[in-house]
Amino acid sequence: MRLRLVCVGQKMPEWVSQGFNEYARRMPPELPVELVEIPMAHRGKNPDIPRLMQKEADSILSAVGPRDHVVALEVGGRNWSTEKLASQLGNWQQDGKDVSFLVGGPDGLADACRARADQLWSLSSLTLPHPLVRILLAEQLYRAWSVTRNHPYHRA
Ligand SMILES: C[S@@+](CC[C@H](N)C(=O)[O-])C[C@H]1O[C@@H](n2cnc3c(N)ncnc32)[C@H](O)[C@@H]1O
Repeated sequence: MRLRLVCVGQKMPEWVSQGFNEYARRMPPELPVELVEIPMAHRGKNPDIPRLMQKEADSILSAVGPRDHVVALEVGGRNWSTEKLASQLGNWQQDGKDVSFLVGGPDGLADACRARADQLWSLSSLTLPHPLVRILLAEQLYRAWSVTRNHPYHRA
């Protein structure tokens, strides 16, 4: 089973790639975290934001497998504790489907992404910058895995 982070934004600064890679490389071989970077639609002068968000959504959704369990990252989604995330991870592993996590760009995710999602997950009630979200996501998935294995990384 794969955990696929489908994130708007390419060519991130080095600290973002380093942060993401630091946690992604800790995952066990049977539970890899993969990053799919979606190009951000160009926002020129007077951008048509809904159209650009839909363009990003088309690319996001084409990166998602037809059988994937889909979790959209949304400020207004459900708040999960580490223990809840660990138990979700156990359920997803039992289902055997790949899980795709969708992270929007500066204007967020289009409705089409929310419509495809099986779950909406909020990391915080703060709006976070999208480059930081992929790092947090990788760390939280590693932490959740460590809980499922009684690995000493997570201390409750
Ligand atoms: C800068 S935010 C977009 C802000 C946009 N105004 C909105 O309302 O979605 C970029 C992306 O990061 C993710 N994100 C930001 N803060 C988040 C949070 N607290 N919880 C979950 N995802 C978050 C979401 O996927 C969002 O689409």
